[in-house]
Amino acid sequence: MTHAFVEVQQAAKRFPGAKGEEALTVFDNVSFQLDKGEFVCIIGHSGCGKSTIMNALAGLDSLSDGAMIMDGREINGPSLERGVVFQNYSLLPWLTALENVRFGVRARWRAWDESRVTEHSLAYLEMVGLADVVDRKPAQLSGGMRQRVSIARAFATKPELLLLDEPFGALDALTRGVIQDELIKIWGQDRQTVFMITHDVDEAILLADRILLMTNGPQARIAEAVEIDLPRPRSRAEIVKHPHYYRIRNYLVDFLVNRSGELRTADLDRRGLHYPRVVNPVDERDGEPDASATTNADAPSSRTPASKLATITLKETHHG
Ligand SMILES: Nc1ncnc2c1ncn2[C@@H]1O[C@H](COP(=O)(O)OP(=O)(O)OP(=O)(O)O)[C@@H](O)[C@H]1O
Repeated sequence: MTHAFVEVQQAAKRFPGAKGEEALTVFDNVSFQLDKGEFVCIIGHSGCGKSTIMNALAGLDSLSDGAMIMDGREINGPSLERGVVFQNYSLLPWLTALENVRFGVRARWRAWDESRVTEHSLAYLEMVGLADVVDRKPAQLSGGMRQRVSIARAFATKPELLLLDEPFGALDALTRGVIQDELIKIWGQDRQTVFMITHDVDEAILLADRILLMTNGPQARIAEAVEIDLPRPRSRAEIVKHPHYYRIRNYLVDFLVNRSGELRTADLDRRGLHYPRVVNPVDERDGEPDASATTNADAPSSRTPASKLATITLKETHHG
């Protein structure tokens, strides 16, 4: 059996309760996969545990149960193979934009001489439109520029997995749009595997191959994996004209508004894992899932194009 690039298996996170209070199970039985080169977004209401999942993938936090495996090895600490971009930029304030990127690149390729490190770093700063300000320190850059430096630094080190935690959350809509375009360009070139948290459904549709929908916490689960098969390359201006765009968008909004409080998903698969139900909103009728859709098509190495799912019987369970 072949395995996905990243496998999250029955992950759970519990925090001990404060004095006299019960422990908090943020999420449990969360299983999903990321294929190599895939761009996956995760959406869910505040507090359902998205950042906790991401921190565990980054190796910055541990799980209470379950496992996260990347390329056959269990994740149990930070690694240069996993790059993280947070909402708050996390640049080193005493270094210039170029030095911030160089810092990561030098750590990644220790054998490279200084000029190669600089050349490589500059290329990525150029890709995010910062060629003219590479000698400025973070305090001399706007919020949007700082976030671009963070993105350039993360992509420049070419990690196997990029983890983006609401990277555009603090930016105004215009800047956000410009950086989204830059992200598409840079990802189109390198095709790294990306896992991104966002609250913005339009952003998720623009960027993702799949969108994971998380139910509300506590005891949150990933209920559905929504396939976004809009053609690439995508642009913000063109994508909204695609006939499927609003089908997908309405489906996502409906989940967030009406369905995220319940778990409408599948039984455990034959290995006892709870994988999200694979959905292609374009195949759904009148907002209701196509009853012929699959339950566990997200299970290891068995993700099946929605068009081929018609023969697999859906066995749904409803959780309160
Ligand atoms: N160290 C901690 N101790 C106790 N509870 C915690 C701790 N860290 C996070 N939590 C709780 O875990 C839950 C999930 O937090 P998390 O930040 O992962 O959610 P999120 O989905 O990323 O939210 P948001 O969208 O608002 O960023 C929240 O209820 C939060 O209060």
